Amino acid sequence: MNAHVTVASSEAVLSPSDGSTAYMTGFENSFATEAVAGALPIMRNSPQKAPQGLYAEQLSGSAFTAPRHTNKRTWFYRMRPSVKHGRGFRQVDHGLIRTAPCRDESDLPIAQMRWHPVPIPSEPCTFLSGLRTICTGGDVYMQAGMASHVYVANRSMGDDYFYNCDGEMLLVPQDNSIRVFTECGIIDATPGEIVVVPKGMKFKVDLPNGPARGYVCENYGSYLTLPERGPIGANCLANPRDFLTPVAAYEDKETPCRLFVKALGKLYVTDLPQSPLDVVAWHGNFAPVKYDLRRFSPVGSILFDHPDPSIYTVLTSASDTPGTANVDFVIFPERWIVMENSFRPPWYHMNVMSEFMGLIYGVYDAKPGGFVPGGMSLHNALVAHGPDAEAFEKASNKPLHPEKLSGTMAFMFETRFPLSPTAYASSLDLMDGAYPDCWDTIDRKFAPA
Ligand SMILES: O=C(O)Cc1cc(O)ccc1O
Ligand SMILES: [Fe+2]
Repeated sequence: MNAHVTVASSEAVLSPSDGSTAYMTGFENSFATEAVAGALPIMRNSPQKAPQGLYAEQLSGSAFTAPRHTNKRTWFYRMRPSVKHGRGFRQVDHGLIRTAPCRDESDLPIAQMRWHPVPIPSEPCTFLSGLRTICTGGDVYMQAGMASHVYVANRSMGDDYFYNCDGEMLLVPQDNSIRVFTECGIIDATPGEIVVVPKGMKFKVDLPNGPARGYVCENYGSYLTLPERGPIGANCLANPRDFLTPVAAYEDKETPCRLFVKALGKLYVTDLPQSPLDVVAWHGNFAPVKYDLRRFSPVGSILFDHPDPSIYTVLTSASDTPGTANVDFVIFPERWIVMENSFRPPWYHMNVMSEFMGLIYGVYDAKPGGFVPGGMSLHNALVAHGPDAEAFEKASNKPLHPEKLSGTMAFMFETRFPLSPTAYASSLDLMDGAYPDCWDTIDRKFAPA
């Protein structure tokens, strides 16, 4: 098996020193890249004969007639068309993967919920077989909503491949790096970076450095895009030039493989005599992307009060209601905190949106205890929450000098849809049953004379 990576044009291409992967910069750009010189046809998408005996194939990400700014499609020039890797599927057990609607698996009463990090099992598991759903919301049949998953893996997918008809997948590595080999090329990602794999795109996840864990937001709704900046202006937050899309790369592998597909919550597999990652050249704007969250330029409150966390939105998936996201991907990165005469951590609140949170590394200021890297919390629609007692006492009493929150990266998948925990997530050994106790010592202080 060989992985071929050649860069067509050196313009706007980043080549890391180990030469393993190379990327083109920009968000939602139209890219053109070939792993073999001359594989990309000039001018025509579909010449009578595509170059070098390749087959031309279009993967659409939007309706043909979608407005130009949301119209997405990519042209592949590949060794075999996808019909040669897309037949003979049989349904298989979907393990711990769940898809909305999935509302009746858990009897847990309405509550603040928190989970310990999912341990990486000792028995063999790949990104796909180790994928487990924590909660789901919305309805995949309506192309609305999302699921929060965790992956735990100790084996590369190797000869197994996957594509998801139900939504795009935002991967958030938390423990160790992953290599995501897609039809468009190879992305290496380490904790602190994210990867978005488009809906319908074939890929596999390998583990170059051993066992790995991370979070996944599966988005059934409109594609994640950069939020409007409003009065912030033309710069800051996530800047388009920091998004990286891989140059073309393919596997020349004519040995048995398996292709898994998730469609409307069911998992299917087919056996293939070759790798489906056989795209030698491609052009288009429907492509995977990676982004280093440490490149996010936070804009915050610089005199008083704690602003709404929406200012830290990295990517957003709109719903049909303006300003009410299908899902927002929000981070809490390293930043200076300078607000005067203010309670600086998040305030106590009841939020009409639902909040699934994870911690990639460091300490989250509202929860100095109990919320550990790899852990998760869920504060569903209108479930009261806020700083734990320790955070409240400290933030109410400490002298307010400018302070840097260093070495921290928490995130939130915030959605308009109430999130239903799965049966797996409701298992008691994974849940932190003591979580609500973190507010126990908060007591009445009001004592009118
Ligand atoms: O609950 C949380 O910790 C997330 C959050 C952070 C914040 O700064 C304001 C509101 C909010 O829901
Ligand atoms: Fe919250």
